[in-house]
Amino acid sequence: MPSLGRLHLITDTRPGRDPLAVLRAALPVARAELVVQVRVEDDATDRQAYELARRVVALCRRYGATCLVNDRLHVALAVDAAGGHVGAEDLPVRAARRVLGSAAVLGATAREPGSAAEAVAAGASYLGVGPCHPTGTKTGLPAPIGPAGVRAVAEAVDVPVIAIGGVTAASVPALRAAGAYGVAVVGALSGAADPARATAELLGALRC
Ligand SMILES: Cc1ncc(COP(=O)(O)OP(=O)(O)O)c(N)n1
Ligand SMILES: Cc1nc(C(=O)O)sc1CCOP(=O)(O)O
Ligand SMILES: [Mg+2]
Repeated sequence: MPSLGRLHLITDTRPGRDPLAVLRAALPVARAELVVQVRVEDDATDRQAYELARRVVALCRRYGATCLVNDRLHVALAVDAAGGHVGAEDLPVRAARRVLGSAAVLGATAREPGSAAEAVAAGASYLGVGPCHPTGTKTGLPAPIGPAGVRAVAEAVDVPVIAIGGVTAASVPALRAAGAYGVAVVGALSGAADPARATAELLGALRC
């Protein structure tokens, strides 16, 4: 399995957003360092998720980037994505691993060391850990865990930890120092005036 990219761009499909335009800006800058996670709103149809995911897979292939699909693993399989990401309300990690197969990239959300270790034992190949900081992108999240929470998880597992939630280029150094392998962002790229430049800034911070 190729090494996991450190910058994870999660698609923003809220009204008024253009996830493919953001991706077209980020890909030439980040290339194989980019992991794109196709995430759609809960009320999106499978057909909508499939149409977005197949476009993302095609774009990622041109640049050696990796495409994962959030939640909907049948869509991941249908578009030949590299894998998927699951959380507490999705298929259990062990079941997700059965669906995707042993070679797939499988991310799992973990917010503390105990569930993190369980997810790895069940087959997760990386962990999404957060929310690190306050975020307006997703509601219903627990309180931010900060770099200290990331450190607690990173010290408990031997798979890459991807920090998520309110991450900006400015917050990357503290998260990396806490043991994060990489970061996942929505707003830092989707909301950027210049997504290509924002990609370069995030990558610059990740490479330090
Ligand atoms: C990298 C990464 N980390 C965490 C999540 C959150 O997944 P989940 O808890 O299943 O919530 P939804 O994204 O499905 O709303 C993620 N998607 N990616
Ligand atoms: C989808 C998601 N999951 C989170 C978690 O902590 O599980 S935080 C989050 C949203 C991340 O968006 P932004 O980069 O704009 O803060
Ligand atoms: Mg989920």
